[in-house]
Amino acid sequence: MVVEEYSEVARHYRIKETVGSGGFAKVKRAVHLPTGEIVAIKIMDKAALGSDLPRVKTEIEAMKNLHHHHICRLYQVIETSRKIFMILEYCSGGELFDYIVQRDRLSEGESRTFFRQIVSAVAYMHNLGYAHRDLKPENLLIDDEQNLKLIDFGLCAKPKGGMSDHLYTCCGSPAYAAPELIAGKSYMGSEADLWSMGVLLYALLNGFLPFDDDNIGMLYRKIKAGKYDTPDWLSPDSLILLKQLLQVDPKRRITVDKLLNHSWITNDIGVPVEWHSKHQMSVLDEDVVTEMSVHRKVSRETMKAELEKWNYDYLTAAYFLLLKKKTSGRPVRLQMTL
Ligand SMILES: COc1cc(O)cc(Nc2ccc(C(=O)Nc3ccccc3)c(OCCC[NH3+])c2)c1
Repeated sequence: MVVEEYSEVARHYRIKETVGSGGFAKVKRAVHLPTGEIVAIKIMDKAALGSDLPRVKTEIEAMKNLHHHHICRLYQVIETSRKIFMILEYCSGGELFDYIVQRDRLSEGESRTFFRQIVSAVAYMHNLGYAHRDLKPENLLIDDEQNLKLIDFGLCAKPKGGMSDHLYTCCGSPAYAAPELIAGKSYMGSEADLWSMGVLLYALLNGFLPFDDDNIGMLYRKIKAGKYDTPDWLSPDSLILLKQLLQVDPKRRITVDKLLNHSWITNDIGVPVEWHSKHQMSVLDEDVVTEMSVHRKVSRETMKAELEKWNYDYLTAAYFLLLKKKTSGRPVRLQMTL
């Protein structure tokens, strides 16, 4: 539903400083007043979006189906005459990109911990028929429990005919883009994601990119050649995995299902990556329903029926944020009128 300027947002949120701004969006930290929880609000100007508006709608629809502990959660969408607000999970640790830069490079063990979380999120997406298509350290944020959260699904695609359908739009960031994508050929989103994961793993282990050049033409040539330096700190197992991910021929490239129990992935940990979501949406949390129905002075059945519509309105936001309070061990309490 479309409401007037900022009214709906100001009613439930206290907007604070900007934590990021890109193309046609600005992301600000905010407080969800009824629960006191911190959120991130992505603010987009519909006029500035222009022909990109459908991409935002695609992302919002995708986010409503993607519920995973390593994917940043969408809590609420508010549309006014001029703006779209996406109320999102706040990731206090900032970007994985900055985390790597601050440490030069990560140890194999720490790279493995993070990479397993990325594999979990991507396997979940691919098994639901989605491809992200813009995987890079800037789109992986760290939360207050050192967990990675995948963000920015503006380019994610769910081809009509499922994952076998070929995609054409050339998108994402050049340094992470697969050879077939920059060659302008039709490509599989899932295969392109696996290439980007190879670039990501290389960046984790080395602190710099496998293919880099200030000249875009040179960069494209390096990507298509698929040749990269192998510093002497890389273990033989790391080299094997990088080779399987950074395969120029997408048909020879490893798939995410093969990654789940890959020897480098299970090294020192012993168990394969669990990709199923820890969030389950089918059963509503009883404590949260109780707090909300008492607070709203309606029966539990009425509150459950309202919540099960998953309108991504103020009720959905209150539900998710109360649930987050509960899982973080804080009291499941609403502080003010919803
Ligand atoms: C589904 O998740 C999405 C979708 C989307 O389109 C955009 C975002 N963007 C976000 C979400 C959260 C943050 C955030 O919490 N940032 C942050 C917090 C504390 C310190 C530093 C950063 C966000 O940050 C924007 C800058 C990251 N490049 C973007 C999530």
